[in-house]
Amino acid sequence: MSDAPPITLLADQTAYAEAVQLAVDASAAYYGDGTSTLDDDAYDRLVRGIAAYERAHPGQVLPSSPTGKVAGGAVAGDVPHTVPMLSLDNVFGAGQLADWAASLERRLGRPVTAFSVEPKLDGLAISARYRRGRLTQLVTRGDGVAGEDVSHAIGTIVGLPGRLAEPVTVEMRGEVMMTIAQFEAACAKRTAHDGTTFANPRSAAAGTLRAQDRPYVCELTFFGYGALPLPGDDSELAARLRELPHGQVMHWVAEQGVQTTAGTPVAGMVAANVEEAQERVEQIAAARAGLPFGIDGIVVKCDLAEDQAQAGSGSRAPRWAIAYKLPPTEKITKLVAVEWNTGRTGVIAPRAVLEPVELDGSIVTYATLHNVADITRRGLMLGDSVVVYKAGDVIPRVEAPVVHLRTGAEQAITFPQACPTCGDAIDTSQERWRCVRGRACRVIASVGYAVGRDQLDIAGLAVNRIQQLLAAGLIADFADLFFLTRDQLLGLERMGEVSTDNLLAALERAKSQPLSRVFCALGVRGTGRSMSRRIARHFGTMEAIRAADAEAIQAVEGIGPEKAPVVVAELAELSDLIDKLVRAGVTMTEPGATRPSGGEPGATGPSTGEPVDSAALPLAGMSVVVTGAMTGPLEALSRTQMNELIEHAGGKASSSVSAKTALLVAGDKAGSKRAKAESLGVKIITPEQFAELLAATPESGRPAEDPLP
Ligand SMILES: NC(=O)c1ccc[n+]([C@@H]2O[C@H](COP(=O)([O-])OP(=O)(O)OC[C@H]3O[C@@H](n4cnc5c(N)ncnc54)[C@H](O)[C@@H]3O)[C@@H](O)[C@H]2O)c1
Ligand SMILES: [Zn+2]
Repeated sequence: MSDAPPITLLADQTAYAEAVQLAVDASAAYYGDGTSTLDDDAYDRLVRGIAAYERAHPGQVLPSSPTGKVAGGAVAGDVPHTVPMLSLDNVFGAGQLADWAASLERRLGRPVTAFSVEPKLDGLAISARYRRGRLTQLVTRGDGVAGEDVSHAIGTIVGLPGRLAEPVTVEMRGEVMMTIAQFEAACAKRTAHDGTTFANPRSAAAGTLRAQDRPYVCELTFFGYGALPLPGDDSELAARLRELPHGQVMHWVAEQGVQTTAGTPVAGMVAANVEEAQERVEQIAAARAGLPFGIDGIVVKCDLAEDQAQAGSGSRAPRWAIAYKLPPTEKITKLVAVEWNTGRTGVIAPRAVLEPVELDGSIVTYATLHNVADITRRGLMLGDSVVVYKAGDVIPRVEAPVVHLRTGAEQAITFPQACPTCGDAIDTSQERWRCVRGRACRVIASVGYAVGRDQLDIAGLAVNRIQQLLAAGLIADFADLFFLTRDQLLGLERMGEVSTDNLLAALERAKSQPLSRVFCALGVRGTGRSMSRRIARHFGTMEAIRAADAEAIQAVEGIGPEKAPVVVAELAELSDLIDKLVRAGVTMTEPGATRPSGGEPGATGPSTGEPVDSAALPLAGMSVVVTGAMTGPLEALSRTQMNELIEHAGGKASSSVSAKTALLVAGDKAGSKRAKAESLGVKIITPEQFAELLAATPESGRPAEDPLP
């Protein structure tokens, strides 16, 4: 079934025995002080692997196996529960939920007319015993039959009042957890105390609930999801609690002053059938990333007391409820490095480079670290195992180091001494460090990039000259360069007539650079030289590029579903700049570009020259590599310009020789590439022969730096 979750494959009995031991140890730590070595996804894969092995080898099942047991059989307790506190069985998709409901209805012999649908809160189950309205005892789930007394935590749990509204004797059941805010506060307290942090809210809650001798107190949160009378209680209230549908019991719980999910965006509700339940499941899943606390699924329960009673329970889980699991949003991985970048406003932000992990449908390699204070607060070190969080469209973030996985080889993270973009000083007076140049910092870098050799190729604009133009208020971005007047330039220090005229001539020449270079100059993230050429050739005009939506952009080779929306968004941000370039008369077409085969709207083809039939081009479909120094008519061309020539002539420029290479242009001092081409039998020609071959290319085959007619 497509809903099937991934499992860890166990090859033999030794692997099976090791897996069982690992799962038992991890579980004991998970329910104990929260210091498991595995993230939940790794644990769940492992246990599914164990279960699969046991199904295939029923004779080899170890008694210590976690399968079929509450808490994997790894925890015990000495306070008996009045009614067992069980686990929940899982489903992983709409199909499995429907199957579960169908088999439940078969068992009951009637349709289920009310399902209660609630978030599956990601914390620890607890039983809170109230006697005549006073909270007297807190007990963990333990092995389901008996738990551990954690009454010392009374008074530290928001949502679990010391006194109920009425003097009733009742057991409230629910989840103890930390909200994100409580987790942050707890980490700050622990850091101040011993310089370490908690790995995530769940393990912080587990550790905190059981901790008795900590010199600092961390606040917890409780959400109720059930209420039980004592066995043998024959009061009117007890009778009511036994008969009321679950949804109404929860109203009563809230009336007593105990927190329920009712006040949250993922409040429990009652669905009339499984389709409605599935709808609510999807709503809760969609709300997950924005919640102030963690959920790891949705619990669907029979709402009616008689349905629950008749369905009954197995030894590990009730048959009247199911956990609809959501994909994991957290994984443990390694912090490999920290990179520093100056943003558009001059803020210098650290970014974590991670050992890649798959999370919520994508591979995560980078995660945000916010700022220096955040790194210090979390006590992060290079080489740390870290918990990484990502859900939905949220930017992945490093939650915290997994302190108990440290090996001693971790190293301190070094903070930059100077702005990584411009090298100037850093203003560290606030939590967010900034380049002292502020917004101007990025402008210097982006103007410097735009005028570079492979973009607009404007000679005579070194960094200090750009700084001078910015300081004089003559430019705010690189498009402004094209509006500079001779007088303005002559007014600058160290700017004579000759340099002024050279710069103006270089600017004039730059206006005729092809679209691919103009586009590249924009510095859109993820579009370097060759990607810019591909985009320009695909769309032909800037107008067509700007009209393209993410889907249309994705039609360009090498642009995937992640990058496409980024390109669209950045182009929208650059809208004013592009308009200014158009007004300046900068070229907005790609010579020789062919109309996209689909002829999508907005792609009107190049406006200079006729659309070229690409099959008729001299290098049509050929992979061409250039090596050595160019001579003859091509002598002055850079590699980028050579690559542009190749692509204008219908070929594909490549940097390495392989069996797919159709042609090697070998200039002076061609070395290993030539030898490789010879050994592979690839055709080799001189730069002069290549120039002749290209002469057959219509109009567009000229080097890009030719002045406009
Ligand atoms: N990382 C590790 O090493 C490790 C070890 C053991 C278990 N785990 C994780 O724990 C999971 C199994 O844990 P479990 O047995 O505690 O939970 P479960 O998934 O079997 O679900 C039962 C629990 O859900 C909770 N719950 C939350 N909201 C609820 C609601 N609205 N109604 C009823 N119950 C609700 C209760 O605590 C209840 O005990 C595993 O799938 C795994 O992800 C991780
Ligand atoms: Zn700077």
